[in-house]
Amino acid sequence: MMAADQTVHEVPPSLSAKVVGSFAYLTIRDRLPTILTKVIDTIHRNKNKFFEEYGEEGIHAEKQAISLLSKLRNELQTDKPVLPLTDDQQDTESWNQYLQRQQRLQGDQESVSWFKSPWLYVECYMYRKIQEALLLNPPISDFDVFNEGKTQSYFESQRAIMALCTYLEGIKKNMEELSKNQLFEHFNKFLQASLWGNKCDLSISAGQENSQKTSPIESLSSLQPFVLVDDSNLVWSTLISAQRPGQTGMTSASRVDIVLDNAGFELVTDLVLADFLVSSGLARQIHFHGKSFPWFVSDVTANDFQWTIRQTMAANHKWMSKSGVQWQHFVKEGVWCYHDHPFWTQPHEFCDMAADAPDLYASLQGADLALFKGDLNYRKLTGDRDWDHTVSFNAALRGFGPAPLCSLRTLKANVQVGLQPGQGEKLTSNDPNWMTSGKYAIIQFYSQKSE
Ligand SMILES: O=P(O)(O)OC[C@@]1(O)O[C@H](CO)[C@@H](O)[C@@H]1O
Ligand SMILES: [Mn+2]
Repeated sequence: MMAADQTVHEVPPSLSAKVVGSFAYLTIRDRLPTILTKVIDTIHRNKNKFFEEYGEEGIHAEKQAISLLSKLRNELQTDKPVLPLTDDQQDTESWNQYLQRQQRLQGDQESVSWFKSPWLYVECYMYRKIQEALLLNPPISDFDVFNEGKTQSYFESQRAIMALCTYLEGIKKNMEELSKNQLFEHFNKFLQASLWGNKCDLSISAGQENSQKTSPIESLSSLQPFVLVDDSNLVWSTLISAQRPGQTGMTSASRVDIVLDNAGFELVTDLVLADFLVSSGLARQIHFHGKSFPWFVSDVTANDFQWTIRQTMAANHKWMSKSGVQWQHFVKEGVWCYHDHPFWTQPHEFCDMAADAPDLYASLQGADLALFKGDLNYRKLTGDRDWDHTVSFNAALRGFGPAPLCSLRTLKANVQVGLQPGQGEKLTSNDPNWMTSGKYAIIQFYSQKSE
């Protein structure tokens, strides 16, 4: 266990495209316009569908949405000022207040714009503007522009999903006979399968399919050397210590919250991990946190969550369908609960959550362990700031800690803390793109209780 870092660190600047040639710069210059163009193409390709379903109104909506998104793409590419939202939604005011906050931070001499403002803010803003373009054009407001990519990732990963459900079934069949050590071994495998499931993210690939082709369990040992921080033993001891003898003599297990990332294969790895945690008695309840609208190309919405369970139930594979039926049962019984608080689709750094979303912070405080999946969550946990690699995770969290938490993340952005002295430099000399290639990963834990 790393001693908590008590030094007060100067908070470094936010990553931004101001640094020409940086990953933020290349993302905003190249990848975001590509994603916007694919969104425009997707809407255009569904024009007939909109006509069949909504007649002339559907055609008008398609045209209007495309013109709003083309205008957005032009503003992005020519570094125009970021504009307030006008769609009068539950979160519109919060987004516009955040814009004013950013304007105050930058001062009047510089407008809030794509290449001058924090990468985290403008990237999140783009996805909320895509949502605005649809919300301003009913009847296509609930069209999921990313649905095709998310379902394709699921269908292209069938062999890996079959292998994972078969492995899960094999463990569950003998669960009673497993020793504590064997339980720990299997826990590690499911935790790492969920970790590496994060490689299948469609935003980094700007929508290019990148499904899981190989067996997720067999490849784990070959991936171990690429795990730069491995706190899985701390995650395990947090789960074990949360087990308290209940009134009925049964140990009352923990509540584990999983802040989800991508749909498709990654979501299946999260559901399999959650099934193992409940079936092994390590957890009594799992709370899943998804997004309230389509986000970062492949992130999970309520529709994706329900669709994935239904698809797995209906699979023509014994152990997949058995798993899907069990998952449906967990949801029906309230053992698994799904939430989608608006905060997860806002631009805030997580150190702002207690102030800006106190209800969400309070609900996370009910967890014995909170798992944060993926790269964007890690960027928000650390504020997407240009920290030195040896700054502790605790310091970068800047007081965020509703519960013992663990980031399960493949590196796809150039922010990484909690490394050993010299570890970052060695990685840079061996593999210059180590922070953004998705080849490396972390299992990084922090608990205020261990202070
Ligand atoms: O959160 P995820 O799905 O693991 O990754 C999100 C992501 O693809 O989007 C951003 C780049 O556009 C980066 O944070 C990261 O590469
Ligand atoms: Mn994602």
